Amino acid sequence: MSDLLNTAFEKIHITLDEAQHDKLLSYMEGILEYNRNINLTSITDPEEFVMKHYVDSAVICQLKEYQNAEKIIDMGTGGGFPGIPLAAVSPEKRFTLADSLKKRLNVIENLCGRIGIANVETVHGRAEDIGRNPAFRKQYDLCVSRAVANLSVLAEYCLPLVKTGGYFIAYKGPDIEEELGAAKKAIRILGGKTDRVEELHTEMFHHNLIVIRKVSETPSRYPRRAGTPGKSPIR
Ligand SMILES: C[S@@+](CC[C@H](N)C(=O)[O-])C[C@H]1O[C@@H](n2cnc3c(N)ncnc32)[C@H](O)[C@@H]1O
Repeated sequence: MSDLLNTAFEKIHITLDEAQHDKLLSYMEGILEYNRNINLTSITDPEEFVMKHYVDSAVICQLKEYQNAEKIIDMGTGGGFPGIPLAAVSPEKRFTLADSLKKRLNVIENLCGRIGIANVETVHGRAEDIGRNPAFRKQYDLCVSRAVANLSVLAEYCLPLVKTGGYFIAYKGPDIEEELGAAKKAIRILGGKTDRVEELHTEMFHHNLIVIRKVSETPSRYPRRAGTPGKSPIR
């Protein structure tokens, strides 16, 4: 198992120290144990888990926008992805993991307490409400999100949380042209500007990271009421 984690992270140029390695191993074991009773992931094979949850989450460590960020929020974290692998490899950064499902956050909190992942706090709520709360709005250098919504909806969830000059990075699959085109207006209205799309290939996945810079304040009417962004995305 030790080789599995080290070898996988080396593929993305990350050398785990012993503490990071043990935390990641314990977290995976914990998630797989909880997963028997609470639906956290469909991936139960450890090798697949390491590639699709850990390596996939940690790919952004190569990006300067990640390296320069101190306060990071993961919107719609589910079982802690991408937030937990990032927090484990970057103990100097502070992470907020947000989700609308409290029982998933309880699992994250229990495991972080047990394992000693100390740079993570969780926030329970819908992105639309969290984004209007002054404790979270405009508070982050970087917002990340994976597998939560299409890009125009996601921009409304995530951009309000980012400071002007900060970034929002969306983890997306291989075909994003159409989604990116449809989200162009939303990104602009919400104060964002697409900086670039980073294509990432490994033998297990082909991903696009959409890097959006926040260039101006999000107008105060966004995010709209809970449910509205999903029902009528900005077009
Ligand atoms: C498919 S899961 C993805 C979880 C994780 N990001 C991953 O990649 O494994 C989507 C998560 O987003 C959360 N979610 C969906 N809509 C949300 C919203 N409006 N506000 C907060 N969380 C939301 C769900 O509760 C769920 O845990």
